[in-house]
Formats: sequence, C-alpha cells, structure tokens
Amino acid sequence: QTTPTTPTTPTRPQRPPLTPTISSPARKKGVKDFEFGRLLGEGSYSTVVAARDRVTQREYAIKILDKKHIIKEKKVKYVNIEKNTLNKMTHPGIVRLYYTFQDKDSLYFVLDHAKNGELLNFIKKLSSFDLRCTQFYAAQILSAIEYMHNQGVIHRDLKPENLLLDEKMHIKVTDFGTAKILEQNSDGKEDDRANSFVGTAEYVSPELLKEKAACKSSDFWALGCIVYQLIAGRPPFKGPNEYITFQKIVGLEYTFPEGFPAVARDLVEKLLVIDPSKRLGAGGQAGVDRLKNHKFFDDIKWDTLWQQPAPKLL
Ligand SMILES: O=C(O)C[C@H](Cc1nc2cc(Cl)cc(Cl)c2[nH]1)c1ccc(Cl)cc1
Repeated sequence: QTTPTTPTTPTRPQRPPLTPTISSPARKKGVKDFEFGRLLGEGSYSTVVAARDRVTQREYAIKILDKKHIIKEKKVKYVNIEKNTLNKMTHPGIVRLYYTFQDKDSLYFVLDHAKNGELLNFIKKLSSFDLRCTQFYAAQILSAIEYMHNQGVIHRDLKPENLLLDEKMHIKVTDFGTAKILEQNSDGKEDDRANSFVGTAEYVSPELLKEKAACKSSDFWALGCIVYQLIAGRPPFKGPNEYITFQKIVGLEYTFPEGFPAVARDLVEKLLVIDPSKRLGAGGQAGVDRLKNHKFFDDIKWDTLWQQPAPKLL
C-alpha cells in the first residue's frame, strides 16, 4: 500500500502580478551582446574592433585588452585610469565610454566609433590645413581640454593620433590611459602636479621633461604644437631621435615657416612658453577665457561650436 499522494490538479503556471513596466537597470553587457566586425586599430596594449549591439543595432568601437599582457607589462593602473577618467566625462569632444566588461582572457571598453579616424591621417593627406579649418579644430580641441580640466583630468598625451574625427568631422579626444586625475587634497585645492609618465616626444612639455611633473598647462603646450602642425604640416619640435627632440623642446628651438599666418604665430608663441604658469591658458578658468579670447579665435562662436557643420577640409 503506497501512501496516497495528494492529487495535484494541473494549475496554469502562476503569471507574476503585472508590475508597471519600469526601465529595469540594464543587465551588465558582455561579449555575446555584440557582433564584432572589422579591425579598426592595434595599439601596443589593445586591439580596437568595430562592433554592433545585437539588439539596438548601434555601432561601437570596442577596445580589447589582453589580461595577461596588461599584467605582464604592468599596465593595470593605466587601464583602470582610462576607465575611471572616461567614466567621469560626457562631452561631445571626448570619446564616450558606454560599457566595460571582462571575460576570462580580456577586458573590453565599449566606446564611440569615430568613423573618420585620426586627425593625423588628414594632416598627412592634405599636408596642411587652411587657417579657417585650423581655427575650428583648435577651438574644438580647446573646448574638450577646458571640459576635462574642469573634471580634474589632465590628458598629458594630446597629439593628432589621439584626436579622432566622427562622421560629422567633429573632434573626439581619445586615449585617456595616460591621463591624470588631479586628487582633491585636504583643503579642496587640486594638487596640480601629476607625476612620472612622459607623453609622446614631439608634444611633451618642458616641465614634464625637467620636473617629471605635468599640470593642466601641459595640455596647452600640446595644443600649441598641434596648431603649429596643422598649419605647417609638421610639429614644431622634431629631431632625428627623441633626445634631440627633447633638447629642442627645453631650448625652445623652433622656427615658423614662410607664410605662417601672423595671428596663428602669435597664438603659438603664447602657448609654447617654457614656464607653464606664463603659458596662455594657465591660471584656471580665467586663463582659459583669456586663451579663448585670443584674436586667433575671433571668428569662433563658442556656444554653438558643437552644433556647427565642420568646415570643408580643402
Ligand atoms: O569591472 C570593472 O569595472 C573594474 C575592472 C577592474 C579591472 N579588473 C582587471 C583585471 C585585469 Cl587581469 C586587469 C585589469 Cl587592468 C583589470 N581591471 C575593469 C573591467 C573592465 C575594464 Cl575595461 C576595466 C576595468
């Protein structure tokens, strides 16, 4: 005699009570959420691949880092700096970080896909920009620098390779792995000296070479080098090797080519100043405003800068 089990009447599976559809916090994204496409670029520590979100069909650039390589090369700090700085910033001139995730072997940054690639390629293709294009791009770069400085971030490695162009040919600053987040020290003032890291030879500032300390002004030095290069087609300080390049920088050894527009020359001469505190743009927001008011930017409408169509690169 088996013990009778209580008869179970087949019941419909209980539907959960209908809750008002609130946008539930998005589930952590993972590799499976994306369809990977063509290779966009390879860095020493990363591979960037075009990818599309399988559900939204939105396109991204996914930066993939190999964990073993990152650990072996002691770059863990830089990867986390890139994540933490990008997470703090939302600006039309700065590449946006949408998601980060990892799997057994890799780390993934899901970023804006700037369709027109590096500004450097356009400098090479056109050999130089006319004054109006240079003014527009210098203004967009300065607008992005102003924003990141207000977020307490120094980029420290601004150069044409790190300035991407989106499908509207607007600037997107990228590569914040070597950025510096200025800590708020006890009295709330920013400690304005970052340490160690040295940028790319042609764009590195004298203070970074001499005192190994970058400050916000270091980004304005790089802006001066970039404005010079957009017009001259080459950076102001370029030696046969890094040592000679560094010598030229600390010795301020550079000249303007024939035909370099006077208004651009005046701006560059005020940015390529050895003493960071005397560089145009130094001195907090007041310094930035002085820089934005330089006659080189007279034709720039700052408040609609990011809504304007980019000038045709001739
Ligand atoms: O989950 C987070 O948000 C924080 C982690 C932190 C993190 N986990 C890591 C593991 C390894 Cl092996 C290396 C680095 Cl640099 C690592 N960084 C993380 C994950 C992905 C990315 Cl792209 C960056 C940081």
